[in-house]
Amino acid sequence: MSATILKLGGSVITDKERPETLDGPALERSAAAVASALEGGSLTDGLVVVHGGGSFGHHHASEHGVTTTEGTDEIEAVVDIHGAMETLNQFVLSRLHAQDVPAVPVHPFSTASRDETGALSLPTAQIEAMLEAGFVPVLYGDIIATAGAGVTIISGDELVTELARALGADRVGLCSTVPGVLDDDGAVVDRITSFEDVDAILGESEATDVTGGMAGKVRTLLELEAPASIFGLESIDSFLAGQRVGTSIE
Ligand SMILES: Nc1ncnc2c1ncn2[C@@H]1O[C@H](COP(=O)(O)OP(=O)(O)OP(=O)(O)O)[C@@H](O)[C@H]1O
Ligand SMILES: C=C(C)CCOP(=O)(O)O
Repeated sequence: MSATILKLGGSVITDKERPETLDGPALERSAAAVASALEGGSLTDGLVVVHGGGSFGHHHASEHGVTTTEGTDEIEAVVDIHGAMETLNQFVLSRLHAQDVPAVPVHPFSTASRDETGALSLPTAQIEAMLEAGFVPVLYGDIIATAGAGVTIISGDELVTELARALGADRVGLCSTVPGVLDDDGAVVDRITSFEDVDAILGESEATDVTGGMAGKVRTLLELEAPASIFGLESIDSFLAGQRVGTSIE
């Protein structure tokens, strides 16, 4: 199985400036692209969708001081962060269903965990079975139980990387609000092969973001064997059709 993995950035599908606000048109556009790629037959080995937190997850995580390394054992934090992400996941699923995409949820909080060193354990047998059955599994940035720290955040980007490794994914695409990684002149960088090449131009997200923004994204993707790309919503159809778009990270 060599599925394609698509991350819908939280910045794309939500209004990151306003707490718990969806960007409905952007989400519908994304769902339509997925539906037409499935119908067009360009994803014969299956598709896994992962979505980010946007103004649902990051806002609550930041309020409770929870990050990928700073944990909490307060139930209010768990309910606020996970609850908001489940709500966003429901929106994503319903927009995909409206386009006849056979999307099914996979809740990272119920399946994944970290050990004392922060190492991630993410079972994928159920995801492989879902793909075999023709479903489109939909995961999302979430909280996960972490030995000695209560719960910490797992970003959609970390899920993408782990899934790509475990499933032997063919291609990985991160759809964000920018057409790719931008250089100092605002031009899209075509290809990144080492973090040092782009360290100086990579910043954090402009909105509330507890998982490291663009720099975190590039660092995570560089660890991958599968070719990855970062692109904007205008290129989502081309990416799903197998074309090279935005910035390639190899
Ligand atoms: N050199 C750069 N090129 C492009 N974007 C950059 C750069 N430096 C910083 N950024 C910021 O990174 C943002 C993308 O990261 P962000 O984490 O917000 O994306 P996302 O994955 O869409 O959202 P989320 O993390 O909520 O899922 C851009 O909107 C931009 O503000
Ligand atoms: C903040 C939470 C809960 C999820 C973060 O996922 P990301 O938006 O992919 O970084």
